[in-house]
Amino acid sequence: MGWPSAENTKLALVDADIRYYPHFLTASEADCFFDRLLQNIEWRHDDITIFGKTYKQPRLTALYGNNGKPYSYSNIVMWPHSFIEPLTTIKERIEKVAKVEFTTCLLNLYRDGKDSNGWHSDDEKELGRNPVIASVSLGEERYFHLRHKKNKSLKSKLLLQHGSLLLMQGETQHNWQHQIPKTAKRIGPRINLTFRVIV
Ligand SMILES: O=C(O)CCC(=O)C(=O)O
Ligand SMILES: [Fe+2]
Repeated sequence: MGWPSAENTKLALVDADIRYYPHFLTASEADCFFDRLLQNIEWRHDDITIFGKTYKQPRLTALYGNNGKPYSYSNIVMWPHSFIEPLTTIKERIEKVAKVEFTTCLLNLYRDGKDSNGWHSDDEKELGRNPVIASVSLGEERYFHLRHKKNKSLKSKLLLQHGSLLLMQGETQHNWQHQIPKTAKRIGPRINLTFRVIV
């Protein structure tokens, strides 16, 4: 079963500070959190409008927070629910390694390989300059792609494991975009939690 571990690697990328903690949660903790979140989170399926055309978002989402502040992106305004367990427990675990007090958690549920998250940076103005974003992965492993905004030849990808933590900070969002691409593989659901500070 193993122990949770704060062992991490810093990705060798210019203009970024990204650390990957593959065993942030044990497999049994991650299994338990996955089941509870799948059941108890108020998942929603929003429409997004891009260039005047409306689509269903290719995943389910939810927003939880402790300061009542909304989060806006792709023409959506999300208002937070108050934190519930196990989000509070996971938040406290992450705050010990990130050394940041988070206000908000945006959750994504990728139901299968057809669900995805397109190229973007987490650079909304309510996140402030050089935001710290702590991203926990539960369930099916998915690839996380990165590309440099100016130098298009710079790119990277990593497989986000069940129970892992990816910490993005410093100038990362300013210089890089990320995505979770679709996959043709027949796979199960994945839950992603991104803890943020909304000012
Ligand atoms: O699912 C992931 O790992 C990434 C989610 C993400 O980039 C976001 O919600 O901003
Ligand atoms: Fe993101």
